[in-house]
Amino acid sequence: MGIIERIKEIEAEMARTQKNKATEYHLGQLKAKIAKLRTQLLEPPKGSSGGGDGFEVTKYGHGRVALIGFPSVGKSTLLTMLTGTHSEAASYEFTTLTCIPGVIRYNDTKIQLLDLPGIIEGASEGKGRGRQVIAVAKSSDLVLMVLDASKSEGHRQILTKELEAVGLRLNKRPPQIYFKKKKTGGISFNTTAPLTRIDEKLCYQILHEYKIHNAEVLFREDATVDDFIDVIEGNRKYIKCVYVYNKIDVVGIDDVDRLARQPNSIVISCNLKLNLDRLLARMWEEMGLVRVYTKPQGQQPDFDEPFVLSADRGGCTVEDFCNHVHKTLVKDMKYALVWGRSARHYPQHCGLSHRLEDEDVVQIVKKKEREEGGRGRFKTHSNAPARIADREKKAPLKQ
Ligand SMILES: Nc1nc2c(ncn2[C@@H]2O[C@H](COP(=O)(O)OP(=O)(O)OP(=O)(O)O)[C@@H](O)[C@H]2O)c(=O)[nH]1
Ligand SMILES: [K+]
Ligand SMILES: [Mg+2]
Repeated sequence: MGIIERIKEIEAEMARTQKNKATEYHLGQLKAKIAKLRTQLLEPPKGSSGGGDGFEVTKYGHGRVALIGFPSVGKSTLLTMLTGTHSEAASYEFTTLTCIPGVIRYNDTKIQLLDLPGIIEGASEGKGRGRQVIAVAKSSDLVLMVLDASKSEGHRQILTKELEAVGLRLNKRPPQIYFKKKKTGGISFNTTAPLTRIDEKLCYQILHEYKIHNAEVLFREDATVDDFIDVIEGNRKYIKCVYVYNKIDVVGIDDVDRLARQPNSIVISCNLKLNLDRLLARMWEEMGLVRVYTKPQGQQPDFDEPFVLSADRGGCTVEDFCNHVHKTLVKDMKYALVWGRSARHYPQHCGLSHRLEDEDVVQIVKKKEREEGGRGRFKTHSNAPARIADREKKAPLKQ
């Protein structure tokens, strides 16, 4: 029996099983079994170099956004409108067959937008180009799930399920569970919050399913069985997602209003160029990019080209900024002068751990000795042994 059939069989068993206190442990175990099988499914087939087929696009710019959606919802039309890069659009399904990159220039930053083939139910199991498309989604900083406003609202759930099946978690933060495998010592289980959705016994059973007999587990929140499995699997990717309802030109105003009120959603029409600026603003906001302008001593800040940091990826402290500018800067810095949102007063003297905010201006003040010519000083220093030897001759240091 193949992996997919085994998953289907367990899913059927779960559907047959009534949910109650008595079956809770059994259901938890089945969930762990499915998670393990799905992980197996994600391993690249033996002998394949992985990828290929025009899906490997080099990362470019300050962030990557993937367009994910059913066929013919308008992904390619949207890419063409937002980036100016042409991507073939047509009324038939699966017009796009590979990954087509474009670049959005917004707020002095460059964001890579990726058009992708449409995906369908079963994508996570390899239907169509599902697996490749989802791999690209995983490599992104933000997913724009494009939906056809005139089609079934169930599409959103179907796609979310497909993405979840391969370990993507949309608009969620990682569970607050500490988990560490050990070599010996058995399982140590602790909680700092009351647990209502999982208990110690169920945790042990799930760990048993994974053949883990030595580990440290600490629940810091009222997490679920699924959360715990996610933490054990460890390969989950937490990504933000904006649901983009396109083609609102063909639905009534009541529907538009309802869709616009869904969480994390925005309604647009490519045909009427409706709300596209709002979409860009929303995308920018979700990316959480932090532009930092440098100010050389005694000069105006350089407002032409910001250094672009990200709170989610790589961090946005003064130290992160220094590492962005030059690899030795952290070592040379005495303190930073900061103007802008993150500063309490202008300029604020800050250390390496200070968190910068979008559009801050930073001047790095270096350590005095380096400023006065590190090299010269170093040369003198290297002569020291000879000088000491000289002095020793004239008047011995130790009598
Ligand atoms: N009415 C309406 N039609 C649109 C809109 N945007 C795109 N379309 C049409 O929808 C059809 C599909 O557009 P595509 O851009 O090819 O869709 P896609 O999602 O890239 O499709 P695949 O690559 O096949 O997955 C085309 O006929 C577009 O002209 C819109 O805002 N309103
Ligand atoms: K199409
Ligand atoms: Mg397309």
